Amino acid sequence: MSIPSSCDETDPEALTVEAALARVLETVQPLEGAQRVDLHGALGRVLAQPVSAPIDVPPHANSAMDGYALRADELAMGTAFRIVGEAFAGHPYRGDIGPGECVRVMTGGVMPRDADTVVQQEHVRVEGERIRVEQAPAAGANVRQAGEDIAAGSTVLPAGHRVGSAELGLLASLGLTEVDVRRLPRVAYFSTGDELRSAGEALGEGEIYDSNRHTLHGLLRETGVEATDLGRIPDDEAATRRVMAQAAAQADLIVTSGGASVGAADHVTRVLREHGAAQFWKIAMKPGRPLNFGRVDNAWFFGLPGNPVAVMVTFALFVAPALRRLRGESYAAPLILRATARSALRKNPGRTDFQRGVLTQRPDGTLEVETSGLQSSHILSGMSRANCLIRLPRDAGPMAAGATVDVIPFHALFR
Ligand SMILES: Nc1nc2c(c(=O)[nH]1)N[C@H]1C(S)=C(S)[C@@H](COP(=O)(O)OP(=O)(O)OC[C@H]3O[C@@H](n4cnc5c(N)ncnc54)[C@H](O)[C@@H]3O)O[C@H]1N2
Ligand code: MOO
Repeated sequence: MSIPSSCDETDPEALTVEAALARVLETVQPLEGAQRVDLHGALGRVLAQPVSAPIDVPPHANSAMDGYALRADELAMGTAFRIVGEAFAGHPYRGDIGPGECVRVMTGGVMPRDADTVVQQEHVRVEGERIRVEQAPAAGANVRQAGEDIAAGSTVLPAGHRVGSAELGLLASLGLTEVDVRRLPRVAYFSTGDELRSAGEALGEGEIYDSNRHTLHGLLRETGVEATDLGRIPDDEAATRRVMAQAAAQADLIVTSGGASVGAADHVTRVLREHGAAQFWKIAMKPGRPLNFGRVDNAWFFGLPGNPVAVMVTFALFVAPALRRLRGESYAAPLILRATARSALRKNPGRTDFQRGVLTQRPDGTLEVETSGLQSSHILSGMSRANCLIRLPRDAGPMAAGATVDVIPFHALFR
């Protein structure tokens, strides 16, 4: 049954997305514990301490061009210089440079001590042992100063910074072989539902394959945590209680899918109530209205709704920021772009919509977006066609073609 576009879904008890995220971020605190890892082991990890530079980078003034090093105060159009030596990268010239003299220098070669400027070789004429400058550069040109990239003693990377490829190179350029990083969060996850079977098994009547556990595997892997798959459990209170206790004993954070709402078979909600520390939230968003959040013993808990798209959206909006907080990373709101809707967008007031979109760039550089097809929260194929979420404001109704809308590229969300 389709909902008429005039339908208002406003629920005065529902939390806004912003309020729910704020609650998550103010409750979840970074995990204690750091470890020293070698450089490559630091990839994807979060620095536990600021890194300060033990040396200047570059460590010495050097040439940015293949050419001739000389003194700028001697430079004028047509001036001739005698070549008195060579400085190759890794092989400095150790002599002096007298008046009217220059040194042949290669890119990366150390600047001879008396020189302050490099004339690139295309701008001179070589006449045997001498050069004649045909095009004079500005004083100091083509020289990379010592410490110009990083000054010795300065803070290069703050604590809480996540190490990527640029950081690996940066740390190596300082000669560092090890860094202190935060402990990885341990995450345990499981699916719930009597209807679930695993890929490879035959489907009985009314059964479906468990896709959420595999989506969660991918999401957790991409987020960079230590993840343990506890399988799928039936809609059974005793089984839910047993696996929940097992998860709490081994994880810093538990993620479940399904059984999040108020149905007769929603045992997750019931087991959580016994533990007392998790709350059931209705969030004014679509997809992903029901969410359980809180503690199970010493672990954080996110009970995501069962619908596959709701799993991905609530993971991106709430679980991923919580994991970043746990691993000590500073929170940065995802990049939000503005794009023109190619066609009209269905929307009812009352919930913030996160529709699945395909974002493209027109030849003039402006952005346009259209939905990736059906928008129900079980349409996982649409998630795979999409490259962004289209965020439509809670109180908005239908959007006309040509409207400007917020879009959040996936690469800003799933990381
Ligand atoms: N009376 C109401 N009914 C529902 C409401 C509501 O507010 N009142 N909310 C709807 C919304 S929104 C969602 S989302 C779902 C959430 O319900 P649950 O979290 O209890 O999820 P389930 O009922 O267990 O499953 C929902 C749906 O997803 C399928 N599913 C579950 N697990 C998996 C899995 N691992 N892999 C693939 N698919 C899975 C399941 O078969 C159901 O079709 O409730 C609405 N109802
Ligand atoms: O909002 Mo539910 O979360 O329809 O998928």
